[in-house]
Amino acid sequence: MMHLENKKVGIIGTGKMGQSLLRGIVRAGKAKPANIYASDVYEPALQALKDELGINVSTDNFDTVDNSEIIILAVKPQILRNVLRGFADHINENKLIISIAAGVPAATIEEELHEDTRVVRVMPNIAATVGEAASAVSAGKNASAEDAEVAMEIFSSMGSAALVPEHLMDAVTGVSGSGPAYIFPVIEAMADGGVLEGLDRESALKLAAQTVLGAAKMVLETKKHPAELKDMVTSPAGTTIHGVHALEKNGIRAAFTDAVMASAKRSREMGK
Ligand SMILES: NC(=O)C1=CN([C@@H]2O[C@H](COP(=O)(O)OP(=O)(O)OC[C@H]3O[C@@H](n4cnc5c(N)ncnc54)[C@H](O)[C@@H]3O)[C@@H](O)[C@H]2O)C=CC1
Ligand SMILES: O=C(O)[C@@H]1CCC=N1
Repeated sequence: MMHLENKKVGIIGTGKMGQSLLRGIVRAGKAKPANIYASDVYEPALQALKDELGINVSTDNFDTVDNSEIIILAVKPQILRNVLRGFADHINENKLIISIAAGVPAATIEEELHEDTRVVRVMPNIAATVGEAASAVSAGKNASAEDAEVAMEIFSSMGSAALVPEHLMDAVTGVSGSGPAYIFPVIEAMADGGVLEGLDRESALKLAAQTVLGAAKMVLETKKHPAELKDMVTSPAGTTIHGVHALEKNGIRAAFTDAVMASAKRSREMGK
């Protein structure tokens, strides 16, 4: 697992995810800051990143492309084709492209570059910022097993990563790519309930967030079915079953399943 040592890594687009990935890579020591290149059209953010991480920055994407062996595309899906225009002459078989753009098939990127470009798609999530992303990786038609491993190495350094076939990327986007945004309002709303019942906001938020973290950890570590874990909390005629009943009356399961389906549907639309 040392595929990345001394490799030059570039990131195009240093917005929310680009920055999250840069911090993740530097923090995990996956690449030396001197070997990391980042570019964006927005200069102030670049300078701040250079000061914070000691990486190379530029407003010219070609600096990133020409200097890097691994190039991570972290711009919005809607502008990806435009950004790639003009790249083809700068890409050769020694370069690996990793795209995190939602919905955009590897084939679209190959089309814009060369048919034989090595492309790996990854769907991470914003929790890469704190080293707890859930990422899925799928290899494009020209990517080798080692290319997929490189992506696995990068993304498992900032959370968990799993290989999936590309046709499941929309489903992954629905569950974990978009997922943090389903849970933030849940935490806020639980805290609201606490405030309503008399807790101060700070304590209520802390209790709610730690509760979500703890529940997630129990699912991952005990490997018990979530229903069994729920049953461990619900005493007969106790407090919890009253809370669970209120959630079920409000359609919590359908609400979350619908959210995953709506996001996956949008991901499919964006890929067209
Ligand atoms: N935000 C999230 O939670 C997640 C986002 N993604 C994907 O990551 C990608 C980036 O999303 P965000 O970081 O949220 O967006 P963002 O809008 O925060 O960042 C995009 C960045 O691209 C820059 N940019 C625009 N035109 C450019 C150009 N021609 N050359 C270089 N940089 C340019 C913008 O200035 C901006 O800093 C998207 O494709 C999205 O689908 C994937 C997983 C999670
Ligand atoms: O909302 C979006 O399109 C991106 C992709 C996954 C999370 N954010």
